[in-house]
Amino acid sequence: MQLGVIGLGRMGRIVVDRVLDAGHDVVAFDLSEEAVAAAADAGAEPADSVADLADRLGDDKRIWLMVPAGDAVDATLDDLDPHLDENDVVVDGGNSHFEASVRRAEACSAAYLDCGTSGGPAGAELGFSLMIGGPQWAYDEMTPVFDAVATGPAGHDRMGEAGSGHYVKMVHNGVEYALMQAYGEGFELLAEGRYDLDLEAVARTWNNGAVIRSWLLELCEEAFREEGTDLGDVDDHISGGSTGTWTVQEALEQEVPVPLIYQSLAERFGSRADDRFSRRLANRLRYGFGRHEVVRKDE
Ligand SMILES: NC(=O)C1=CN([C@@H]2O[C@H](COP(=O)(O)OP(=O)(O)OC[C@H]3O[C@@H](n4cnc5c(N)ncnc54)[C@H](O)[C@@H]3O)[C@@H](O)[C@H]2O)C=CC1
Ligand SMILES: O=C(CO)[C@H](O)[C@H](O)COP(=O)(O)O
Repeated sequence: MQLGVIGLGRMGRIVVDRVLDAGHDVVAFDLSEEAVAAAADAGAEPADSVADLADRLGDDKRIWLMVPAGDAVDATLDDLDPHLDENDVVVDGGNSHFEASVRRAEACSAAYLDCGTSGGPAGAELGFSLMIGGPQWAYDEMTPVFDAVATGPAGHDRMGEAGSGHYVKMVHNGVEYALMQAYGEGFELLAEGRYDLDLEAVARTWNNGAVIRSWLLELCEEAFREEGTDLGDVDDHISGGSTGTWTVQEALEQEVPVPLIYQSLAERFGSRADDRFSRRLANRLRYGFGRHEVVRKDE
């Protein structure tokens, strides 16, 4: 099969390499000329624009988008659409909002597959987990590519109609937030608690047979090994948050309680301000109702 890949960053480049390794052909485009040149060095055919990529693919185009979610997806589809027809297939492997994917699937001249991708840069060796929404025929047609990009045939499946792939990935990320929060709280108690513990040793022990072993816990072990058991100079600031926000918004709309996911999202937002107005007000209110001493900034 011949696959066009647009977006050759951390994730798109893995798609290129795994598809080439599986014996398929790749035509590659990115706004970054360096990224295109690097993909060409790896064996892909370079394209210098979206239109050039489409021309090089000929009939029955198979295209994988791995650009940042949002405007970049719409801009790429605007450029692609004049070159597409109903026999073509476009996969969006990024973290797009599921409603945007439904809208794009309706507008796109090709069959459109929304593909939630999990595994991060480690997927280069292991392969990804792929959650795919859209027409069955297009999923079947793309199966050789999904087999190559995923861990194998068991690493991908069609979740359902348009939007369902990105919907499942959105919830996956909400679960990811809550798991990270739970590991964080447990290790914080161990770090602050009554024993002088080597947290790398704790994580390693847990990773060998414990009920709570997981890849995220292996990454905890790696973090303690590389940064030190006190995490060295790693700041208490957590970036990101869009997929977790979408998960909570959807849960509110569906009236499904997700307190752990919400709490972990709130912790992220809280981590970005070290001078919280709510805490300052609570500090002052304790004086109001109980004449408890106000802690002042210069104390
Ligand atoms: N990094 C990760 O662990 C994961 C990322 N994702 C999602 O995958 C998508 C890509 O993420 P990364 O590869 O990490 O991002 P990245 O920032 O490493 O790469 C994005 C690439 O897209 C290119 N690009 C941007 N706009 C473009 C356009 N209009 N046309 C062509 N190329 C364009 C950039 O030059 C860059 O090379 C995002 O939606 C992200 O949320 C999903 C799962 C895991
Ligand atoms: O999808 C992912 C992992 O599964 C990406 O790493 C994503 O960026 C994580 O979300 P956030 O940026 O909100 O932490």
